Amino acid sequence: MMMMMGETWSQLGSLIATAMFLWAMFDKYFPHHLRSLILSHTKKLTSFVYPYIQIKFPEFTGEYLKRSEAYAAIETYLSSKSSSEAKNLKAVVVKDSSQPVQLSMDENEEVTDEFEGMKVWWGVKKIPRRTQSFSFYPEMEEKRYYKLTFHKSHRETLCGKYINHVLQEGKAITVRNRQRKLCINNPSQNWGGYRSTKWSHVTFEHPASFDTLAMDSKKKEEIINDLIKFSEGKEYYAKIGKAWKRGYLLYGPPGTGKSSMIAAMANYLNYDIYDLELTTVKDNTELRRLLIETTSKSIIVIEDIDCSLDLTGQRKKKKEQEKDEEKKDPASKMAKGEEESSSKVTLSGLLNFIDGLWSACGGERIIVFTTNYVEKLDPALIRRGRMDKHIEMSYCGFESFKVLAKNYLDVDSHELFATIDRLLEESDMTPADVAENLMPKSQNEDAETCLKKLIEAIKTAKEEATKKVEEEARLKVEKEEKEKQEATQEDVKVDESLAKDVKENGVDVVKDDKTLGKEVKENGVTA
Ligand SMILES: Nc1ncnc2c1ncn2[C@@H]1O[C@H](COP(=O)(O)OP(=O)(O)OP(=O)(O)O)[C@@H](O)[C@H]1O
Ligand SMILES: [Mg+2]
Repeated sequence: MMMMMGETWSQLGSLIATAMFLWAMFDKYFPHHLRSLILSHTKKLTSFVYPYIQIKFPEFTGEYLKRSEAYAAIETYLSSKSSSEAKNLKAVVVKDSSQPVQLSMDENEEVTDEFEGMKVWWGVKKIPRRTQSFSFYPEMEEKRYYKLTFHKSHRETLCGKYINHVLQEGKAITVRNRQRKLCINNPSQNWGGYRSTKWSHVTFEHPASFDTLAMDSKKKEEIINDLIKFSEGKEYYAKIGKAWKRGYLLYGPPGTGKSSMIAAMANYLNYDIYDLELTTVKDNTELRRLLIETTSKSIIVIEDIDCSLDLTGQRKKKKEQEKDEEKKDPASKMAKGEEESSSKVTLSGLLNFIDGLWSACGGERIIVFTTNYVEKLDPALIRRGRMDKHIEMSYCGFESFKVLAKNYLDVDSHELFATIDRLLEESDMTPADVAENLMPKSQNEDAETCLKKLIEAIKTAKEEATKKVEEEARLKVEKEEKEKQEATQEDVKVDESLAKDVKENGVDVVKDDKTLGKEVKENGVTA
């Protein structure tokens, strides 16, 4: 047995030696052009025997070993196919997804796919680890790749169209399954340290939609179209040379659905929401850094912009006024000290945030401001181009009421609707008020009870409003009369003091003359 092994080894040795000798001769004496001819024929021969093309998609790429986007997309794309075909599956936990576990095929499994009648094979392979050394990141060292195999006659279509299709579809599935986030900025003192983030997030699960939103249907349609145009406008924005973002200004009285509208927009477009609390942002640099950390496909919201900061253009005037006050009363400065150091975000900082160079990072962002007092805002802040679309959320009209009645009571029409229509026209009820009255408060409250309740509420509100207007008018008249009275009293006072002044001044003049005379005299003496 040992003898036979030895013989085989020696035979193999001589065979290798012969092969090397032949290769050396071939390399040295064979003419160059003949050699390339032979090589090309060998290639043809192998491709005839094995007419398939293989493409590898490694998991980690680049200098910093970033997880390849293509790999992740392929994994997602194949997860639906492999779960029905492959026998050995692996469950992968996916972050921020509505499907927390994704099944993907295990190593050495193979699944087939078809594209325009062409068949392809996908397999996943592990790259063997070179070092056996201990590692802090064992999972980082286990590198895998997807291998795509197909017949060479389909090369053109599959290399281009099919791979693109897989990547796009994979990404689309990720987006579809993605759990949306509601983020809020952390105060900057918490930014340092290990694994710090500038934004904290929770899962965004607001049920608002455009169907449940009560507003003018034409206006609603317009907003939806605007959103669709924006979200599909990547090429268009690139063509016109504009950053891919859009600003909305939502204004109207409290309880008219501004916040609900933002939630509906996010739900409609499947975007994340970044709720930016400006009062905790220290300065413009921080603002910029926060913006860079936002991802695309997101809505950046600044609620109650008029209250968040004094951005109303009267900033400077007010500051000067404050300074004057401080001079008079140093104690007030001490009290304001804390408040002043809390935020130094300026109007220009905010404008740069909205439409400066930084806003273009990443693209596909919607910026929404809400305010109750649009007239208080600086025109520079809300000019078109910054806030491209101004949306007024107004008091509840009949059309809005019908949406709410459908949502809350499931009624499309009722004999009381006419009364409500007339009453709503004469009063200022917010959709929030109407909704609150429409909501049944117990099991035995039916639609009619709720509608009657609403009618009563509108009547009360109307009466209160009339009373308020009368009261205000009365107060105004009273104030004016008081002012008039004060003015006349002041006049009398002025007259009296004037008379007194004249009298006193008369004496003064005499006195002055006297002193003058004395001075002259004295001066004369001294001179
Ligand atoms: N247009 C509307 N359609 C449907 N529901 C509405 C509408 N407006 C208000 N509501 C109801 O009233 C509640 C308050 O509305 P929302 O918070 O959106 O008001 P807002 O305009 O943001 O008010 P604020 O200015 O005080 O922030 C919501 O929970 C919603 O149920
Ligand atoms: Mg709100």
